[in-house]
Amino acid sequence: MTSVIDLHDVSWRRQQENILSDINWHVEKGEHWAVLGLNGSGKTSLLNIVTGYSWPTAGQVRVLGQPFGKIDIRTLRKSIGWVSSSLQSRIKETELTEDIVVSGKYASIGLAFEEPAEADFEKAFRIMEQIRCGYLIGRTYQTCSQGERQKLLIARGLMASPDLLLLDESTSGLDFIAREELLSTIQKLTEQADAPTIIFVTHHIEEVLPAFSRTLLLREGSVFAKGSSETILTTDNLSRFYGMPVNVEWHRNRPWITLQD
Ligand SMILES: Nc1ncnc2c1ncn2[C@@H]1O[C@H](COP(=O)(O)OP(=O)(O)OP(=O)(O)O)[C@@H](O)[C@H]1O
Repeated sequence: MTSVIDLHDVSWRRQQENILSDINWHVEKGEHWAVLGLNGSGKTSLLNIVTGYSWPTAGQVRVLGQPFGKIDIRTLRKSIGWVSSSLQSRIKETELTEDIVVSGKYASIGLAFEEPAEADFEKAFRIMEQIRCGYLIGRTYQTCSQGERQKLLIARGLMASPDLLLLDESTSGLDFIAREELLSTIQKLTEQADAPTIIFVTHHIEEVLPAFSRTLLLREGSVFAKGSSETILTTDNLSRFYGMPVNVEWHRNRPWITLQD
């Protein structure tokens, strides 16, 4: 299986409005993508389609080689890790960090009736070390900073060894240092031999890490551009994308954007 996401002419309509229009998007195993767009451009709606929480009004969806409409989505979801900030509000403040991570195995948020084995905790500890939050073991969620909480959620998302990991605005609310630390953790994750395919949704151009060799630009529910990040994230393209003159400069394999004078 080399095709991870395959959207063919996908549209999603709500209340007489096209939220997503004619989306064609193909993600291959081994690629990591950044998805960029302004508020309301349809990024979360797109992830909802990929995870089967929304059903397209038109078009075909295939994820991890499985054609939607012919397979059990709940089974497929076990192979998809989804990290979004909406999870944060659902975690109990007194939950232990390692319990939050282990709960990813059950797609639950924290532990209640689940009975994880010793090996599950060993796996959770390994992932926490890999995501550079091993020092949080034994602490409660309420004692963790925003950056640490994001790392815990990513570790939780990895617990079921997903083939596809969706990171939705993972850096929101982080200061400059915590953000760079998290981005470096994500870059390192992509360098592991068994790394899942990562889809990284963001508003911020400069967060397109070297690992995100491909970018999808969404505007008003349509694909504005997609392909190699270096080809897509240029001064000309982004000035047209935002409808205002901007400058894009690449430093150390990352794009940086400023407004033109
Ligand atoms: N269930 C729904 N019913 C009607 N409109 C919806 C629904 N879900 C999303 N929308 C609308 O679709 C548009 C795209 O929303 P979406 O949340 O996908 O954008 P986004 O790019 O993720 O935005 P943000 O960056 O602000 O999170 C918005 O105008 C939103 O109001």
